[in-house]
Parts: sequence; structure tokens; C-alpha cells
Amino acid sequence: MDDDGDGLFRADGVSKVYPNGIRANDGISLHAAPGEVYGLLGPNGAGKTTLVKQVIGLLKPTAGRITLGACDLVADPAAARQLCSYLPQAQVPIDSFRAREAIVLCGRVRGGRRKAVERRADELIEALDLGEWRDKRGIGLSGGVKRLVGFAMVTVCPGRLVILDEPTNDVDPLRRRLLWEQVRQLGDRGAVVLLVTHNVLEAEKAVDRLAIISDGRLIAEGTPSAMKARDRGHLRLQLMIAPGHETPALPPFALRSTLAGHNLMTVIAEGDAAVGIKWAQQVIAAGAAEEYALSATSLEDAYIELTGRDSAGGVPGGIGG
Ligand SMILES: Nc1ncnc2c1ncn2[C@@H]1O[C@H](COP(=O)(O)OP(=O)(O)OP(=O)(O)O)[C@@H](O)[C@H]1O
Repeated sequence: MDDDGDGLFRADGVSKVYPNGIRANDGISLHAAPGEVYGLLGPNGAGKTTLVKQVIGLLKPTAGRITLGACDLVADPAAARQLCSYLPQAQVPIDSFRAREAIVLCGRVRGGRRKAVERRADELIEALDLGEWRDKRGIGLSGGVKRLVGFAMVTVCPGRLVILDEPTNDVDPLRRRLLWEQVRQLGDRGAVVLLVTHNVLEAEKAVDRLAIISDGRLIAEGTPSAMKARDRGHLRLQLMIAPGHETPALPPFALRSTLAGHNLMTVIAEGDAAVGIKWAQQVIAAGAAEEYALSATSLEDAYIELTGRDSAGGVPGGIGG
């Protein structure tokens, strides 16, 4: 794998200004090593897809460099296509192909030998529990199964850099786990894996490091634990608002809050745990909420603080932090 220097993926000062004047990327610098699963997180319109399109040679940066080992991916888009495997957010168009046939075809197009590709396709079909759809045509497959077949198509003969944009969309919880195991294996086999996602909770478990992008800029980078450390000394107090009830007035000790559906999430100081529980119990006793939970803060809490958005795109509704 390493005839190409250190194999490190690097973006240095990447900026992209579209012809309409929108600055979608603004001086983004990051790197990921072979074996790493690296998350790119950010709200809608943050500039993630724009960055990815520049990596795989579909867009040219306005400024900056993108390299994989010794290869300059911007100067050599043909090499970029050879070195990178990309699962886009949109479903793969495989209506007239059978699942296994589509996976094998992709491996062959990427230059894999027939026997090796067929063996790997069968391994992936088994590992992702796709056996019952193996010989079904794409047109008859559910969205989640198509997503998994798409993942297998992209990874049957993977490049050194594998980019996965929301790979688990539409996939059921059990097969999601199987898919994350395969993502980890891609890293273990030496690929650099870039994972583009809004799903902070999943990313927290799946990535080694991550970058949070907002308004085209990289606003935070590090391991999930380092990001969570921003919230050291804080707890998350969640209230499930009773249907038909107004959101209760926030107590003065709430540092910040977000409302996602009926779920009111507040961040409080550890020292306020007792008054927090008392407040939650009073809200429940008044009938305005059904249950509460007090837990450690998660990566999502750090994400909300940094971007001003929850992972579903909701805007925090409480007092600033
Ligand atoms: N071809 C284009 N021409 C002009 N502006 C564009 C183009 N593509 C994207 N943009 C703008 O660039 C910004 C970044 O968009 P981009 O698609 O890269 O964000 P994203 O983080 O991938 O969003 P999402 O999570 O919704 O997919 C947005 O303001 C978007 O409207």
C-alpha cells in the first residue's frame, strides 16, 4: 500500500468559490492517515460535498492543495478517480442489475481479477446479511438494501481513500452495525476512510477523528473524546414533553437547550444535578412532561454548541451557552 510515501490524505488551505460567488469552502486544512476513519460533520450547506467533489476531481479548488501520499489529486484527476472510491449520498442506479452482479461488475471495472472480486462480493453479501437479495434486481430492492448494495459496490475493490456519504441512510439498526464493522475493516486493511455524515451519534462510535465544518470553515477537529471534553463538568438533562403541552420555561441553571420534536435537551453543570432532577420531577408532576433522563454529555452536545444546530438540523431554542 505504501509505494506512495506515507499514504496520508491531506487538504491544505482548500477554498472553493462557485461562479455565483458562494464561498462553499474557506481555507480547509485537515489530514487523515491510512487506517483512520475520519468524520466530516456539519449542517446542511456547510460545504462537505463541495470538499469531497474536489477530492475526487469533480471540482477544481479555487485555492489550496489536496494530496494522497505523493499524488496531487487536483493536478491529476484521473489518478484521483483511480485512488478514491466514493459512495455518494444519492442511491446508486442499479435498477436493471441483480445485486451480486452489480457488485462484481464494479470490482471488475476497478481492475479486480474475476475470482478475487467474486469471492470478495460473496464475503460482503454475507457480512452485510444481503443473502436473500443476492440475485434480485435493483428495481425491486428497498432503499436500505440498495444502500448496502451500493456500499458493497464501492468497497468490493476499494481505493486507498474511501469516501462514504451517509452510508447508513435507510439501513435498519441491525444491518447498520454490520455496515460499521465493514467500515472499520476498510481502515484495518489500510484505507483512509472519510465519512461524511449529519448523524453525530453514529459518528461518535464509528470515527477515530473528526472535523466539524460550518459555513465552509473547519471550526473544530479532534477525537470524539477530545470534542466531548469541551463539555467536561456538564451533564445532559432530557425531558420528554407530553403531547399537546407547551415547552416548559427553562430553569436559570440551564446552560443551553435544544428542542427536537418532543425531546427537550438541556446542558447543565454537574453541580446542578440535584436541582435539575427536582425541576424535571416538578415538570412531570405538573403533567407537562412524561419522563426525564440525566446522562453524560455526548458528541452531539459539543456539535450543537459549535454549530448552533442539532444533528437533525434543529436550531437550539434556549438560552445561550
Ligand atoms: N454547483 C453549485 N453552485 C453554486 N453554489 C453551490 C453549488 N453546490 C453547492 N453550492 C452551495 O455551496 C454551499 C455548500 O454546499 P454543499 O453541498 O457543499 O454543502 P453540504 O455540507 O454537503 O450540505 P448537505 O449536508 O446538505 O449535503 C451551499 O451554500 C450550497 O448552496
